Amino acid sequence: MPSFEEARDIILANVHPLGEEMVPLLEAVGRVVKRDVVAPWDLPQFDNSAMDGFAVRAANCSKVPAELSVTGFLPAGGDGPAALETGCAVRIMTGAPIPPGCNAVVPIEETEEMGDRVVIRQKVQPRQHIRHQGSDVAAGAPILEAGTTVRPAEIGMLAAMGQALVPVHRKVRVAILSTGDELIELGEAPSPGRVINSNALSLAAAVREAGAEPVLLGIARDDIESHREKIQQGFRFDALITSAGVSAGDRDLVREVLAELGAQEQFWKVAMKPGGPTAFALQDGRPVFSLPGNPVSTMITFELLVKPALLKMMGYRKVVRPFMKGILAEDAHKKEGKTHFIRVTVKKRHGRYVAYCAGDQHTAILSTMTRCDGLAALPSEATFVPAGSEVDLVLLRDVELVPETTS
Ligand SMILES: Nc1nc2c(c(=O)[nH]1)N[C@H]1C(S)=C(S)[C@@H](COP(=O)(O)OP(=O)(O)OC[C@H]3O[C@@H](n4cnc5c(N)ncnc54)[C@H](O)[C@@H]3O)O[C@H]1N2
Ligand code: MOO
Repeated sequence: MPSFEEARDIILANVHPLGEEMVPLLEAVGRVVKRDVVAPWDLPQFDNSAMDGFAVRAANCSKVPAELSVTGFLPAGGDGPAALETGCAVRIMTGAPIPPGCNAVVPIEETEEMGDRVVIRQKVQPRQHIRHQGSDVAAGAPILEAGTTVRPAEIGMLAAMGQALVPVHRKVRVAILSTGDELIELGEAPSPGRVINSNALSLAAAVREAGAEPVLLGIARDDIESHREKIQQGFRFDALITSAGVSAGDRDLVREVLAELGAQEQFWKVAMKPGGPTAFALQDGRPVFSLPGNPVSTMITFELLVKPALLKMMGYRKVVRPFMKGILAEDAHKKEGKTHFIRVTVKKRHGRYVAYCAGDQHTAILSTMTRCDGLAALPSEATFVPAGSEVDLVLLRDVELVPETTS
């Protein structure tokens, strides 16, 4: 039986980045660039003023103060300006093209206007306050490298370069299949013995949060035919996640049907808790994750085992977030042989994260899951982890939201 880390390694070794799709600029935010993009032109595309002021030829201002006649006005967006005559200046606004013959801009604050003349009271350096063509990016230079995650800054660059479409790794389309005769869908009337198919929705939310696209396949009933039909539907997507029916029960059919349909199982059972009965298979090279049905086990195995795989498939390079370090606030007892991931609330005290048990740790208890801030990993070999021990932590909230305490 693989350890948690070994199971994750097996999964990651068997999934690969998907191909390219071109998406409109705004849809590219958060996605990973598939191939290098080079600048089609210089940026700025033309020499332009960095200040509101006067465009001049520096040599005409060598005498201090210098007095020049103002022969024109150049707003940003103006057409190609006429050349500057010797001894003259042109009133110019920020962003307007520099007229031929000018090599400096004098900010308005450093001048005094007198009718159609301007007095410049300071020395003028050639090139001052001009944003030169190509000084930001030269045509042909890389503006985005393959593997970059697109942020608003990259969107701005692409837009400035006239790029309306961005080559990114395809989103993973993830089929989500629940199994079990007890399940009803949200909206159906609850009755004794029936359980709402909440796993499909928590998984869909987690898939979407990871940046992938969930596709809900509904429920496979506890018979081979229903499993076969739904699982075959699931094979049409980039990845398939099933929940429940993977343990040791008489009606746990998922592995059997997957095998019958030709999926190659890479492992079944992981030395972790929750998540013990998790299975992983490949169907035509596509991953099939069979997660345990207890709702908390489903969510935690998604976070720890499935999410890194989906991120890798979408081109992200760093897909396993390193554990943070925290201090366990209370003693914890466990059986030897499995890494236990316990749900904890987390506070920051004197710069260190302190983890408190968030409540009943049974994997059917949803309220401990909604209350918790993260998971503390208790080592496989341990049977007792005393209060004050340093443990690995996985935060399930933004680290900035962890409250500070002095008590
Ligand atoms: N004899 C054994 N029994 C169990 C073992 C074991 O090793 N030997 N493992 C236990 C552990 S640990 C887990 S986890 C569960 C996982 O079993 P399955 O994956 O086969 O899941 P089910 O038994 O079908 O369901 C478990 C539980 O979860 C509820 N469930 C299932 N699907 C959904 C859903 N879509 N939405 C909400 N809730 C769902 C289901 O009603 C059950 O209560 O097995 C233990 N047993
Ligand atoms: O392995 Mo189960 O997922 O602990 O509840």
